Amino acid sequence: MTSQPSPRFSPAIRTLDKSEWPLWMAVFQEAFNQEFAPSRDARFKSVVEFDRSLGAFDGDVLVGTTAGLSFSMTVPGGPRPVCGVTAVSVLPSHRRRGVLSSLMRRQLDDLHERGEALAALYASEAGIYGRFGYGRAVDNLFFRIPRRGARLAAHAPSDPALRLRVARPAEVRDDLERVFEAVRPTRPGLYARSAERWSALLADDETARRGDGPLRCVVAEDDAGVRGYALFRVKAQFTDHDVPDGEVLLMELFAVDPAAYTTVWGHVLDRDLCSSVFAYNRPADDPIIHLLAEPRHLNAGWLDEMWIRVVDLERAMPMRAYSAAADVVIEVEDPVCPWNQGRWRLSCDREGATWSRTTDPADLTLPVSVLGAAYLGGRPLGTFHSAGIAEEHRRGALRELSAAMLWEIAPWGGLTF
Ligand SMILES: CC(=O)SCCNC(=O)CCNC(=O)[C@H](O)C(C)(C)COP(=O)(O)OP(=O)(O)OC[C@H]1O[C@@H](n2cnc3c(N)ncnc32)[C@H](O)[C@@H]1OP(=O)(O)O
Repeated sequence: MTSQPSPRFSPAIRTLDKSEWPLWMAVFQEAFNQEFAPSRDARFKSVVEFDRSLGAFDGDVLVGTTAGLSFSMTVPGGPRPVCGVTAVSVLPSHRRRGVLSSLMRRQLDDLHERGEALAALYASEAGIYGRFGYGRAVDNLFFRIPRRGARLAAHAPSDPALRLRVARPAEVRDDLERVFEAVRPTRPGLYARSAERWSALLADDETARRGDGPLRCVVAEDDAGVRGYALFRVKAQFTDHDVPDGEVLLMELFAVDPAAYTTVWGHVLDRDLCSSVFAYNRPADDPIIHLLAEPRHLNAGWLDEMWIRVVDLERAMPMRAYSAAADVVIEVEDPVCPWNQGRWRLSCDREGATWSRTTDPADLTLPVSVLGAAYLGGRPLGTFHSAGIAEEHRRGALRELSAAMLWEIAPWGGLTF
C-alpha cells in the first residue's frame, strides 16, 4: 500500500539562536540516523556560526536546518571568501514537502544580500543539489592498495636528508598546520582551517575512532623541519589462521615537495602487519598515480566531492584567474537566482577578466550549475555539451571558455565540512 504524499508547505524560516542548539541537534540526528555523542556534538558546535544558521519551522516546531561557514578557499588565482553550506537536515515527518527547497532559496537570497559570491558543499547524496544550481566541481578518488602492489616506481623521488618520525598528532600540530598552510594556496578547493577545525580533525576519542584504532601520525623531516605528514588509523586484524591482515586507513597526507610526499606515502604503504591501505579521499590527480611501479594496484574508485554554487556571477567571474584568453557571450539560465539570469560577456586573459551584461548574440547557453562545476578549474566543458546540458551557438566558443577556465592542478577540498 502506498501512502498519499503530504501537501507541500512553506515553513517559516529564521536564524537559530545558540539556546536552540539541542533542538537543532535533535533534528540533525534524526535526519542523519545518528546517535547523540557529547564529544561530536561539542566539536560541531565549536565550528558553527549561529548568525549564519537557518531553521525551518512548522508552527513552533523546528523541522529543518542548514548553516553557513565562512571559509577562505583557494580558487584559481588565490584564496577567496566562500560560504561552506552544511548541516542540511529535514525531519523525516516533513520530508518531500518542500522544506529543503525553502531553506536553499532563503540561504541563497541571504548570501546574495550579504554580497557573497560563492557557496560550496559536500552532498550526502549526489542527486540533491543540482536543482538548486550547484555544480559538481570536484571529483575525488579512493584507493584500496594491497601491500603486494604497493612497490614504488624506480623513478620515485627521494632525498637522503629526509627522516621519518612517528609522532603523536597533537604534539606535532604546529608542524602539520605549517605544511598544510604551505600547500593550501597551490590547490583550488583547499580551505583555511580554523583552530576548532584542526582540533576536530585531530580528535581521538571513541566517537572519532569509530572502532578503527587511535589516530596515528608520521612526519618526514630534515634538519630544517617537517616537510610532509600522514594522519591515519590502523585497523589491526588477523585472519582465522593468524596471518597479519591489518588495514591502514589514510585520512590525510600533505607534503611540500615530491621527495617528502613520496617518503610519507612509502611509510603508509609499507606498514608492518598490514596487508592493505584504504585512502578514502584523495585528489583526482594525486601524484601517487605516477609513483607506484604498478598503478593498477591502486584499485581506484571515483566519487563526487565538493559542489560549487555561483551565487553572484557578477562578483564571482572576475574574482578568479583564467588560464587562457577568451571572449565569449553566455546566456545563463538560473531560475533559482534570477539576478544571474541573462546574457553576459566574459573577456579574459591570463592578466584578468571582465564580466558584464550584453545584448550581443549568445555564443553559448549554460545553466549556472555548469559555471559552478567549472569554477575551480577541474571540469572541461565538452562533457556538458555531449550530455546535452550546454548549448553552443558559435563553433569553438565552448573550447575557448573551457581552456580559459581549466587549471593545471585538480581542485580538491580534502576535508568534509
Ligand atoms: C550539505 C549537506 O548538509 S548534505 C546533507 C543532506 N541531508 C541529509 O542527507 C539528511 C537526510 N535527508 C534529509 O534531511 C532530507 O531528506 C533532505 C534534506 C535530503 C531533503 O529534504 P526535503 O525537505 O525532503 O526536500 P524537498 O521536499 O525540498 O525536495 C526538493 C526536491 O529535491 C528532491 N530530493 C529530496 N531529497 C532527495 C534525495 N535524497 N535525492 C534526490 N532528490 C531528492 C525532491 O524529490 C524534490 O524534487 P522536485 O523539486 O523535483 O520535486
